[in-house]
Amino acid sequence: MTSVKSICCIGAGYVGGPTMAVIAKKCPHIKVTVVDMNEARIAAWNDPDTENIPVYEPGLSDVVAEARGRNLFFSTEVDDAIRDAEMIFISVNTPTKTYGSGKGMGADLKYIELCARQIARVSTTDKIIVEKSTLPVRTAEVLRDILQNVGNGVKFQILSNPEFLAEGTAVEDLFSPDRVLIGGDYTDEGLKAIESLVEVYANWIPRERILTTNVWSSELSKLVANAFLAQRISSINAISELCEKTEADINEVARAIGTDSRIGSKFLKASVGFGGSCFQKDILNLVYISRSFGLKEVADYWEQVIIMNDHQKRRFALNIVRNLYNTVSGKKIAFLGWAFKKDTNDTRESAAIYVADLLLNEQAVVKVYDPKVEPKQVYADLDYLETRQPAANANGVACYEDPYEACKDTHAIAVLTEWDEFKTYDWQRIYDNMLKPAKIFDGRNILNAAELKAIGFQVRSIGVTN
Ligand SMILES: NC(=O)c1ccc[n+]([C@@H]2O[C@H](COP(=O)([O-])OP(=O)(O)OC[C@H]3O[C@@H](n4cnc5c(N)ncnc54)[C@H](O)[C@@H]3O)[C@@H](O)[C@H]2O)c1
Ligand SMILES: O=c1ccn([C@@H]2O[C@H](COP(=O)(O)OP(=O)(O)O[C@H]3O[C@H](CO)[C@@H](O)[C@H](O)[C@H]3O)[C@@H](O)[C@H]2O)c(=O)[nH]1
Repeated sequence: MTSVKSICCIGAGYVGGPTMAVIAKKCPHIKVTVVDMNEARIAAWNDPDTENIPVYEPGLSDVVAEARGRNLFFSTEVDDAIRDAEMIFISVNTPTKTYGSGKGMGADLKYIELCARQIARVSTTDKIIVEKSTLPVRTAEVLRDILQNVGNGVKFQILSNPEFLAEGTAVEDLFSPDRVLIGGDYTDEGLKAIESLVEVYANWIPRERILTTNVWSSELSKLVANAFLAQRISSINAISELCEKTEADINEVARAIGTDSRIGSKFLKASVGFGGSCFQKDILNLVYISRSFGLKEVADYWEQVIIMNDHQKRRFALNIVRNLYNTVSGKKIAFLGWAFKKDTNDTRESAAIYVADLLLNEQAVVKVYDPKVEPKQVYADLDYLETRQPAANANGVACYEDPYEACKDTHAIAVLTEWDEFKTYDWQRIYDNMLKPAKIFDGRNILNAAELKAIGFQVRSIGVTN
């Protein structure tokens, strides 16, 4: 078997970009071409100043600077890149369907299908196709059906290689993953394809951390991993509400249970609710698949994780309204953070969007500061909900480059993202410039409540009785 020398990745997004940049860095002998139909995105990946690449991830611009132009290329010439590659990763978006059957639940596979048809149409040599996108279990069957029936007689092997990186730590996660998962057919050809991909990763990842399975286990494991992670957050958030009634402290409870090695301490941070492009979408997908097989109890069990998360976001927003004497009409509320977690500029499904939406319904004025999110993204996120006219969102929300300006003259501050810099602010200065009583709703439990109270703030944390 010959080693792979040229890789193409379709989709230059949050996964395709960083993943391929790291493969290119770690495998200088492999030519890696990342293609996308979005010209602006490709232009940004090719920006001479790597600080301007379209995905903000700590350490990523250095990786791109090292490999780009050497063996890493970004291009809109999708056909050429497909034709030249021996191995093609499909890393396009697989959002929740917004129309037709499965609306609001199932995965929309139209971008995946388009990729398969394009690959089948232009390929003139045998290729290994790697599912990098998160897909419903048995999608490889769909790909195979299209590739075998539309193609020019060339042979395709299909692998599933889901990505487990988390945003904000993408580079770290790609350099040193807990595991890499590769699923393929247990035929001679399938096993050869699996080994080709194992060989790519083995350039920097110990072989014992590269797991191989059948293709269906691999596809399903990705959905299950996200469901388990999100389930922990919904579980701790459910208990946070009980803590608020009982004088138990959720931080103490999390520490107490997390020291049990069978439970473990990670992903037990109570919050305003999880966001991000993956958890909700992938659980809905799992629920939809289970339901489509008639597994009602299984579907209902996992759906509860989403129901609890929606409740947590709403509960946080309503708590602000209640504490501001049941009316926030015309009141200014500062949002510290808009991204769905720290160290990323990604806002997809961020809790901030839903909290803002509810407060805008109550006619509050929302003043947003986020160190990495552009104002136009904030408005786009709210407009996407179609709750009100864009002009009303523009009227109700103001974005600031300076956190002190965002907090000035407000009735309350809500912490929506756990950016480290929020902990380092001059909180006395912020207090002095606010309306009194000055209130803080810490949706991430990152601020020192005792210090803030000593300054004079009224502080509401998640899962703590006030
Ligand atoms: N974001 C994450 O942290 C993360 C982590 C693990 C897995 N995933 C999964 O990876 C996949 C990609 O996620 P993402 O966050 O990178 O999405 P994204 O929206 O950031 O990027 C997808 C890109 O694919 C491009 N694209 C779509 N169809 C195309 C086509 N036919 N030809 C060329 N380009 C095309 C789009 O223009 C877009 O730039 C999804 O299935 C997601 O569930 C995401
Ligand atoms: O204890 C916790 C941990 C996380 N969160 C929130 O949960 C969301 C998701 O966080 P995280 O999982 O760290 O980021 P993602 O980038 O969404 O990564 C998840 O989704 C990816 C896409 O599928 C997977 O690849 C990753 O393994 C999986 O962690 C964010 O809003 C976090 O603030 C909490 O509220 N409490």
